[in-house]
Amino acid sequence: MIALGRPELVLIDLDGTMVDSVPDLSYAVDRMMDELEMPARGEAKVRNWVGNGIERLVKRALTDDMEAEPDAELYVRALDIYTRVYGANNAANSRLYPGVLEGLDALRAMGLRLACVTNKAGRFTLPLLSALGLDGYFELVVAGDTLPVKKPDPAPLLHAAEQLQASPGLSLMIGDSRSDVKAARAAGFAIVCVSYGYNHGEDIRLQQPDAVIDSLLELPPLLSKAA
Ligand SMILES: O=C(O)COP(=O)(O)O
Ligand SMILES: [Mg+2]
Repeated sequence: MIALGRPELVLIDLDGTMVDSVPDLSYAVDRMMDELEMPARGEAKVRNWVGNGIERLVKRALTDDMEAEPDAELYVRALDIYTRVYGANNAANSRLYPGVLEGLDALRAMGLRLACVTNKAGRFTLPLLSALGLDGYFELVVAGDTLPVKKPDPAPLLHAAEQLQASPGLSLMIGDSRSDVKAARAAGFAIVCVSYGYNHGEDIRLQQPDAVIDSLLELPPLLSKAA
């Protein structure tokens, strides 16, 4: 594994990196499908659909397809139901992955600056961070609707770097999906991925991040060695 050196800023993704949120996401998807009198999709499919924000998740559920566009009226009804159900249940069964709190504590003890960059909409992100005890760790949260574009666009990462006055070329993104890798590469960040998250059913190693870790606890040694 390569040594990355000490970054000026560490950005951390939420779903699939810090939090296993699929139980609550798939509950909301299936309640939505039930209200629309459409078939349930189940956790396994939802796991492969997460990562591009709620709008795309709802479209994938309605069409049972990664890229297809549903009927416009049906989509508006569905998004409304999804927002209501997920808003009321978004921390019910979501859990931190092993090593997340300890890893964040270790990064904080190293004096590293941390921010969260997620494609999850802000109205769900902030309550989830606080329900899981994560809200005190981050200087900044860039949610999926903070800017007009989401990852894999580099803008959310560049926005965080600018807000926190860090150089992208000396900053690190930690994520679980190809959107995180693409955004980091386009922004000039280093990228470390967790092996356990959601990457649309594909091994994240195929995206060739700078390193792949099995727990956030593997980060401190990786970042304390000389670059
Ligand atoms: O797609 C989402 O809603 C969230 O995804 P992310 O936290 O992995 O960016
Ligand atoms: Mg993710």
